[in-house]
Amino acid sequence: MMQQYLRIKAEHPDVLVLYRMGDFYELFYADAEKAARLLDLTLTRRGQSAGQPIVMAGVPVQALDTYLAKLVRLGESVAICEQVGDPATSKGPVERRVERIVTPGTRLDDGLLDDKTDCALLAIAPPASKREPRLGLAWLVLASGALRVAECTPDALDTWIARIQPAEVLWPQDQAVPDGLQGLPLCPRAPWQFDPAAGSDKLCRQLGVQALDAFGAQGLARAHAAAGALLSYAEQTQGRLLGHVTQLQVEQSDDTLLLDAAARRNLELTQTLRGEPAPTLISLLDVCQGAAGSRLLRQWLAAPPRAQAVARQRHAAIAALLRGPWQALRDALRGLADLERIASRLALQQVRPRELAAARDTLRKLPEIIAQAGAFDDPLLAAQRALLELPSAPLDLLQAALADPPALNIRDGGVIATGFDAELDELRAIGQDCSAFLLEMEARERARTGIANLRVLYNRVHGFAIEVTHGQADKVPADYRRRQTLKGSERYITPELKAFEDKALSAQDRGLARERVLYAQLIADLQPAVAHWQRAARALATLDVLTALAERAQTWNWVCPELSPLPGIDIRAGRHPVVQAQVERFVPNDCVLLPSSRTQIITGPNMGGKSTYMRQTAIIALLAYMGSFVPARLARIGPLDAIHTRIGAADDVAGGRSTFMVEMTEAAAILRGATAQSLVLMDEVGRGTSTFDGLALALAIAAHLHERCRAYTLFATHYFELTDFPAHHADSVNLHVSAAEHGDGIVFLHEVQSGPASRSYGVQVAQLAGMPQAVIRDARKRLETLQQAQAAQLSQLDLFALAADSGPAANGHAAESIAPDPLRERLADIDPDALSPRQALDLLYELRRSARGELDG
Ligand SMILES: Nc1ncnc2c1ncn2[C@@H]1O[C@H](COP(=O)(O)OP(=O)(O)OP(=O)(O)O)[C@@H](O)[C@H]1O
Repeated sequence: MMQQYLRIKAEHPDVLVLYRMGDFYELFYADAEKAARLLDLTLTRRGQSAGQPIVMAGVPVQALDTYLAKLVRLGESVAICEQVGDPATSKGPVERRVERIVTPGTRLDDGLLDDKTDCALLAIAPPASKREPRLGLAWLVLASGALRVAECTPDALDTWIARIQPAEVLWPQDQAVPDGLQGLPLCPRAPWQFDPAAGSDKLCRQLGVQALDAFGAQGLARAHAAAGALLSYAEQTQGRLLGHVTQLQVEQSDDTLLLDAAARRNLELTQTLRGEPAPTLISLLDVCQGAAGSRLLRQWLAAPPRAQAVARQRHAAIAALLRGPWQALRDALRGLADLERIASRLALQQVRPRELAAARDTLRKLPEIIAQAGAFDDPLLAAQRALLELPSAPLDLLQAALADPPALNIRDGGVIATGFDAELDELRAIGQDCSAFLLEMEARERARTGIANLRVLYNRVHGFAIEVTHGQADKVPADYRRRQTLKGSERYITPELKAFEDKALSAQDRGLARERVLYAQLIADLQPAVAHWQRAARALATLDVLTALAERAQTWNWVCPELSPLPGIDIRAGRHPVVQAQVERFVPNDCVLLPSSRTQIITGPNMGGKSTYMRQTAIIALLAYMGSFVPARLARIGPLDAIHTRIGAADDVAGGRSTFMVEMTEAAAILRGATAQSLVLMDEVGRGTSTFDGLALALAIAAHLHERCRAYTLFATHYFELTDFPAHHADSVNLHVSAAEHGDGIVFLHEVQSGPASRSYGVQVAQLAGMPQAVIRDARKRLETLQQAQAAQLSQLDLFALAADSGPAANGHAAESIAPDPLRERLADIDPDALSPRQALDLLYELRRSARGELDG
């Protein structure tokens, strides 16, 4: 047996091997030690192999799912080795085989998967050469069969990873791991697995096509390389072909609104900054009735299409729903099975009886959903309705074949319905005759023996027996043979009862075997339904998401946004949906970003609402592009290619980067990527370093975004000096969040108004935060001194003269020296002896005007 084990283990050196032995899965040697540590199992030593005691640990068969879930959550992969031979007929150890390998990215069991998020397996093929630095990506959600490929530059890898959020990443083992993959569950694979030609062949075979043109995937050699490695690995883990993977989607980075990792984090789309699941945008949006709807909603939010037509169709569908009886449709969608995952498990022959029963019940409800969806006149809704029209054969088969409800597990029987198979019915009838026989025999034996309390009974472990209390034991006839002695009674068997037992037990065994055959046949017969169920599942999820968005729109009074071909963002009375749900009274604000007012410098006190205003603008744009209604009175949004954010400060100590380094890295990435169609949120850039460095950087960054990227930029800052920006840069404006002083304190009004803030209120906010009075008093005094000193300093340092010089640099010409200062030149030209007192006074006025930047006259 150990030889058999070692042979199997040699084939799976990198995963934990669970080796089936009777009612346990055993682990040996290093696997046992690791599992004992991770799962808190007891290690035992038994026998010897090669002169050494065998270290082992085991988990009971019934508890497999719980232990698997734990291991996979810890990032481990597990090979499950089953007994496939018949112990009764085997010579030597029973034949065993690894039936499947459970890995973080190829989980399929219900208990191992989160029902509301997709679990993706990603393979990455590194660039083939330095001259052509393109990476190939291929990823698969095994539980839905969705297969996608893309190619990208190494720079863009982080953004793709943030979007795909893979549960496991395949990477060639001979290549250095890029920064972006650190911290992900990596599975190193042999380099030859990433062969482009073999990958392309494999894809063609998987999709049943001669060439990949049909999917627009021709010529993507790096993606083919990744797909080859991905499919081989997924097949290997399942121990079979992936019959449900029949479609391929090629993704381009410019297909969707780009949301980098920082933007996803900062906008708190699916996780708060503290890493909690609520309150977030998704926790507010997700009122879907089913898990498949929740997953689709997350997909829509993760990758809003840049093409406005897609979102417009969804807007139209939500509008149509809201004009009709959408609640009835929503009610009809409640309590449906997760048809998408059931279809995948059906294709991979891992479907359980209860899942098929759930699918059957859901299929039965489709006519009602089709009828409800028919109440709306809308192309997108009509398309979903059409996808729900399924051939009736699979449902008929399920209704005939499956018991209602079926037993949990096929090995216990009770899964196939009575009347479906004559042979099974006959075998079962013998079992059912049992109780009648037992009663009849009991009466007969009581009469024969005169023992009034004699019982004939059946017990799963010990089989059939005649039970007689000790007091009556002397009355039992000679043909009774003792089988078992209990505390108060004796149990006997007779030749007649033994003969019956043999017949009944063999009928039971044969019945169970027959059920297994019938169930396997049922799964085979249902295979043609996989594709239909996948389509219907998608349609149900789409209806679920659309009705959930309709519900949100109605509950929160959202409006249909207008996606426009004209540039700009015009939001009236916009709200931040998540903050609004938290506060008593939310103050709506407008936001107008046009090419002629594309940079907003936003000032105002801490806690005044700057971040909220900026985030709500991004969230409204994002909601509009994913196809939802938006929290505003009116919203018109032009073409957008990306949302970038640089908000807040987070240390990345683990990654070896300081707060300021993180800030500058993110800002640099934004400056490289932002275009005239990007929305950029910059919150307090530069605050992580000394005042002058920070101010200078903030200014230079704002100028670059404005002049060079020409992006729509919301730039919140506590540097008042930046409020001079609009005076030196056309098409930019000052805004401030309002606050009112109230005695020594401050009241936040949260209104965004034009013009710069008049002053900052840091000390007042600190007071609100409960800072000791003595510190507040001290801070006030120090503030005064600092302000006086700074005024003196700044009068010598004309920042905007420098900023203005960066203008030509921004247009591509490096400004190498500081340009001549007109004021200095004018001063140098003056001949004081030639001036009359009156001329000197006029000149002084003129110089002051010039210093203030006012126009002459
Ligand atoms: N428009 C609004 N209506 C009502 N409450 C608001 C509004 N905007 C913000 N708030 C409240 O004020 C709090 C602080 O807002 P926010 O974080 O946007 O301030 P901030 O100006 O960015 O502050 P800081 O400069 O300290 O980062 C929010 O958590 C919210 O409770």
